[in-house]
Amino acid sequence: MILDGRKTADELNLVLKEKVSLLKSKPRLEIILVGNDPASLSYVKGKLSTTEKLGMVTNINYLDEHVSEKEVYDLIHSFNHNDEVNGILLQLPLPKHLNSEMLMESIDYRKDVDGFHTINQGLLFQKKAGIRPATPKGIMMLLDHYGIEIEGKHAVVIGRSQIVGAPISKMLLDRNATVTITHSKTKNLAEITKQADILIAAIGKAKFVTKDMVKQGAVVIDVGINRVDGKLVGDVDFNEVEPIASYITPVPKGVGPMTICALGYNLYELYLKQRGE
Ligand SMILES: Nc1nc(=O)c2c([nH]1)NC[C@@H]1CN(c3ccc(C(=O)N[C@@H](CCC(=O)O)C(=O)O)cc3)C=[N+]21
Repeated sequence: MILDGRKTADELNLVLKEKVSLLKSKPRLEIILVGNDPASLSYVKGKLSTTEKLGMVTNINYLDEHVSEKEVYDLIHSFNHNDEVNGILLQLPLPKHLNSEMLMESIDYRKDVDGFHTINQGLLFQKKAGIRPATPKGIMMLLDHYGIEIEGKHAVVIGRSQIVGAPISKMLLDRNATVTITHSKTKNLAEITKQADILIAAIGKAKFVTKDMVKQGAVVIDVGINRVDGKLVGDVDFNEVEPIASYITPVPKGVGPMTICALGYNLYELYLKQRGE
């Protein structure tokens, strides 16, 4: 069965829209986009149209690819101190001359819609309330929407990035899954992934997961967004794996729309916290 991220996001967005309509003002997100990478542009435009439909405001700050670090820093600083700004998103990746770690850390964690700030990652690590990274949060919302059981299941995560692999592992663990994290140095990868009841593919390599790596009846979540000959391809060989999976996310219309949906929920949460609601 296909886990339809687009349809689920639409439904959850409707719920969010209702909540947003009850607020005194519109939550506002500032996106900082450096350079003109076409993939980043298209993603940011998706975000823009979604938030507008939800009754929230998104401003995109287009910066030249040669912008100085200080200019980006100063812009973030001004948003940190502007009470009308509820969320700040610094679109990654940044050009090499900019220190993305330093710039991400300069975002006030109370406006960190991505949940990438050290404080938010620490709150996740300590199982305390905080903003969760959008992609893992979107995946959890998708699993829950379809009523997929997590407790006691063996979840295998391929990839250990700070953005997806590490936080999704912790979030699954906190829901009482038994979690195995695998990565580029893992030996006998297929032997491990074949044990997964829930398999999360977050490698960044097109069609990396083939059917010999998947157990019959597994739930397969494909986090990959790879562009091959102008087409979007996931980290999972969908045609091969779909027949043996009990549930599987497609690319596009799987995890991508859920990420954007989770960002909307994060912005709403930030707004409430900032207003002391
Ligand atoms: N600070 C930051 N936060 C991010 O959340 C972030 C980022 N930087 N940098 C880039 C990645 C990528 N990302 C996507 C989200 C949704 C889709 C999405 O909705 N994709 C559609 C297809 C869109 C298309 O056709 O291009 C889908 O999968 O159906 C894609 C990519 C968020 N990112």
